[in-house]
Amino acid sequence: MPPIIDARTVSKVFRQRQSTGGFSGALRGFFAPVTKEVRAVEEISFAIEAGEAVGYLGPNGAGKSTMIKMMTGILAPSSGSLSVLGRRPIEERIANAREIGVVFGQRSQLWWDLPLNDSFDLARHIYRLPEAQFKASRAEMVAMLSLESFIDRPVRQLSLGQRMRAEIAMALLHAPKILFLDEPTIGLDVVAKDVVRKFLARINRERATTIILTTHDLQDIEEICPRLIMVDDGRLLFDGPLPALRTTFGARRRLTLDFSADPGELTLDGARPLPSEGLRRDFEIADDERSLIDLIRALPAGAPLSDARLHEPGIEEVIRTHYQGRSA
Ligand SMILES: Nc1ncnc2c1ncn2[C@@H]1O[C@H](COP(=O)(O)OP(=O)(O)OP(=O)(O)O)[C@@H](O)[C@H]1O
Repeated sequence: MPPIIDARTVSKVFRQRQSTGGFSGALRGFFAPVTKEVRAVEEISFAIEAGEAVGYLGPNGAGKSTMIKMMTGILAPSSGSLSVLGRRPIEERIANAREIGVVFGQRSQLWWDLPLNDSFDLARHIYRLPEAQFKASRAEMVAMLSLESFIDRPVRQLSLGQRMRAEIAMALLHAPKILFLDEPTIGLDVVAKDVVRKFLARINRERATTIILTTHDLQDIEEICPRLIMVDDGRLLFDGPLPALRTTFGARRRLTLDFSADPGELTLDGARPLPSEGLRRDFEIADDERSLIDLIRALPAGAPLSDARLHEPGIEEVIRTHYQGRSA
């Protein structure tokens, strides 16, 4: 089976108008605008198989939304080839829209002044869903996302968490094969985030809906997406399973040893000493295979050890270290 999404050296270049300042500058700019090229997406390639859940991650301005907009047929790539469900999204926008669902955290698809149920009815007409199919799909969404208590309320009265659940339901009523979500948990409290994450993981598992989501929140990825695509400055940095990220970026484990008395100068084979204070000594461990016991055994005999911990860097730490290194 060909991939459900196939991106090959896709780039997107925007021309941004530059302000030259002052009235005369504005006048000059009006007749002869000065523009600057912004390379929002640079030669990105990846293939996503049906049923995958993929997190698309990167700092602000990395080109995440631009890539989503190209896959959903809102923007055309400047170069490269992009295929979604076997079509070029921008050229077959309507056919593409029938088979994808889109949730943009910042932009609602719901009618603000109407009861939520009326927006759902509208989706039925837009997608020309047969009545029975629509009713079954709506009932499933209402049950799975607990929408019952507010389905008759105008959307403007809903809390952010309720509205996000409603947005996701709206995007799934026509049972799309792919669901794109741009920052689906932004601004939600811990409980609402948990509801959204559990639901997305469930529809990916049970309906085999392919999920592509952009996020700044690594927990979204940890709970929903076994695969992570990381971009920075328009370029692809990493594409693979989450645990491989640590190895790829060469993140090291850290050993912390506490002593009951000053152990003096300590050297440990295969471990680099880190700045330490008091009776504590920290080391960076180069070898991923060495266990805590192995490391303790390598200590000089009689060292007054009182506690020892091996710290695995979390994904968040790995990424933070990488970005800090880049901007240093
Ligand atoms: N319509 C546009 N015209 C000109 N430049 C744009 C346009 N849309 C995006 N850009 C620029 O392209 C770059 C990538 O933007 P994009 O919105 O894709 O990033 P992002 O990773 O989604 O960022 P964020 O996390 O802040 O939403 C930025 O430098 C942005 O200013």
